[in-house]
Amino acid sequence: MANIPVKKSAHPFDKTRFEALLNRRFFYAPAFEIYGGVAGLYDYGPPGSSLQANIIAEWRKHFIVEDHMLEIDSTIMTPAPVFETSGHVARFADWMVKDTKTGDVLRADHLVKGVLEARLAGDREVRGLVAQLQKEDEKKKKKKVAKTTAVQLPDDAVDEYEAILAQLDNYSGPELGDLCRKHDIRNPDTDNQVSEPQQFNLMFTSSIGPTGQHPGYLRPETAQGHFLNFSRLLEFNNGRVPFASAQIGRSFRNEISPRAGLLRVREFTMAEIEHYVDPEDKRHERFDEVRDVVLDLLDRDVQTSGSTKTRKISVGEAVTSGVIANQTLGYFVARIYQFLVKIGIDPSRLRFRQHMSNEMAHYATDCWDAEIQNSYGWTECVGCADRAAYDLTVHSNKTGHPLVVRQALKEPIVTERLVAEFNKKVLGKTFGKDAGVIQNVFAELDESRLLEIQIELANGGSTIVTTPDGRDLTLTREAITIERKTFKQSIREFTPNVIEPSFGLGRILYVLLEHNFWAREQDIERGVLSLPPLVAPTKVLIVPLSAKEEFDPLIQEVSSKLRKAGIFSRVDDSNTSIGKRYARNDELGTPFGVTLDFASVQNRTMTLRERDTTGQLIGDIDQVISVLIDLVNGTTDWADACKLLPAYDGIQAVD
Ligand SMILES: Nc1ncnc2c1ncn2[C@@H]1O[C@H](COP(=O)(O)OP(=O)(O)OP(=O)(O)O)[C@@H](O)[C@H]1O
Repeated sequence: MANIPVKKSAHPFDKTRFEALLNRRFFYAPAFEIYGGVAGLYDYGPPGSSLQANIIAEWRKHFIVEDHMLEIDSTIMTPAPVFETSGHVARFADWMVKDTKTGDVLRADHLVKGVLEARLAGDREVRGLVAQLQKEDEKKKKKKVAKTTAVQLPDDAVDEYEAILAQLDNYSGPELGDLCRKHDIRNPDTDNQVSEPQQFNLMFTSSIGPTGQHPGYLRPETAQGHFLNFSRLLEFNNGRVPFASAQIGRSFRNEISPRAGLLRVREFTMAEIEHYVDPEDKRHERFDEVRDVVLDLLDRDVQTSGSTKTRKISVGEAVTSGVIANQTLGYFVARIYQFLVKIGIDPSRLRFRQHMSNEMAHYATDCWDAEIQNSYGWTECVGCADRAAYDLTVHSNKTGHPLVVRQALKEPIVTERLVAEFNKKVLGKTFGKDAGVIQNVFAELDESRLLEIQIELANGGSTIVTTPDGRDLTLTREAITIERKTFKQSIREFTPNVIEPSFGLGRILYVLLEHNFWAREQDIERGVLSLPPLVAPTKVLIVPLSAKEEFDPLIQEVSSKLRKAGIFSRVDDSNTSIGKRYARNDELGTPFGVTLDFASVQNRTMTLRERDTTGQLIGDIDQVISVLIDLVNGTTDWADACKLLPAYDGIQAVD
């Protein structure tokens, strides 16, 4: 029956056909292709651009609108001192190795991963073959096994490789070098040995202005633009935290050897949130709304034990048990999950992996990556880190500009403490230039030392202080007195902590396409992209069955009504069969099609087709449009639509 939803994938994922589809329909393609292209640079074509725009539109709604975030658009070109202060100049680097004969450059951790995974895959192949040949005699078995080029590994090597892969991100450069030597890891393209790992900074350098005096960098993330504008943003938010800033924009990283299509590129669009929170109160006021969201978590301890087994746990439980460090971090992890699933990521192939201690930036307190499984393995698509107060503190220290929150206290804090009071006249006359030195020494003294000095002055009339350069100076009661004073503090000043969800849109777009690609049993050559209406580049295809002029007013009417409802449609009045027109649009992920035939002209009826089931319904044009609007907006689904409109099993009369 046409209207019953079909199981999506009748075939295993076919990467060759998938890539051919993306290329043929120009979702994206290598940039500068006619000049030979440059690795890691891609241009998006019409469907890719629309898909990205729709993902961004939903991202804005889901994060910015929903949580009243402050959106900014800061510059890409950044003067060098900013990245010197942030630590990027010293540390934004990956480890690379060189092929000792050809000089080819490879990223060290990717090399180890690729080689060990290939060896494990080979091992599985041989073991599988041996199991299959169980019943055959030994001679035949040996012969068949000898035919494969794959190698079976000793059991302990399998365990060791798996343990290495489970914590690959935890290794330092020298440790990766040790692994290459110990396991004879070579360049797989040439079988040559590789050099010791060296650090390579991923930022593209530039210079600002004609003289070259102002070195700059293309930003590798959008975050610094948020931090440098913090005091303005805080003022915009009436001086209160928590609040978040958000930014969508381009970032640039000179990746060592980008080989995984859109997953590792040198120029990409990021969407980043910096949520500023009181370090003493990281609760989130909307946490209860996400408390019951269940996630697949892969925590630090599990990885360190050499396993990659996730566990299902609610965000509420994860935060209460301390697996996720605080409510705000938990809130964002859950919101990231909801966003990814809403746009069409398969939740069974989505996990959150906690950073291991060496992997995490030294200042971060906790960090979780949303990793999505695809044909390249598990790929980080969103990072979510608690960056503590690091960024605001370093920029504030460097520039002298306070990047702090000043909060009026409800109850002023009253404290008493001993303070040194100087008679400046006597001090100046007696000690000259050392007067300032003495005052600085006293400013550093703690309460117990001040008490000792108070007693000394009361008993003997004098005390001795030692200057930083080791001289002992005698001060009398005429120059100094120590008194207990009361202080009232009505303002609390603090540097907020920052929770940062950071999205790479190209990676999300690519895995989304993979997760939604399949082929129909009867037409394996052509693919279908089951993109949710929310993000599909075109929502409705209008298919007139005849090129006759009498169809024109109806086409105009339907497209104008859809346009007015904010629904993006396209007319396909090409000369091919209706089946081909639908198939072409299945490849583009267009979820619905409406067909105008002669009955439409006579009786104002229109058929409605759903992409995944190929089911068709029929109804009055306005009724179909009304159902369509609900379908596209997600307020109804196809099963409900089937209750509202009768099924159409007829064959349309083609002119
Ligand atoms: N070279 C790249 N190409 C495409 N997207 C990227 C690239 N580097 C980072 N991203 C995206 O930006 C997000 C945030 O960047 P982040 O600095 O956390 O990545 P990363 O840890 O450096 O990634 P990786 O370890 O894969 O290099 C990532 O989750 C990813 O989606």
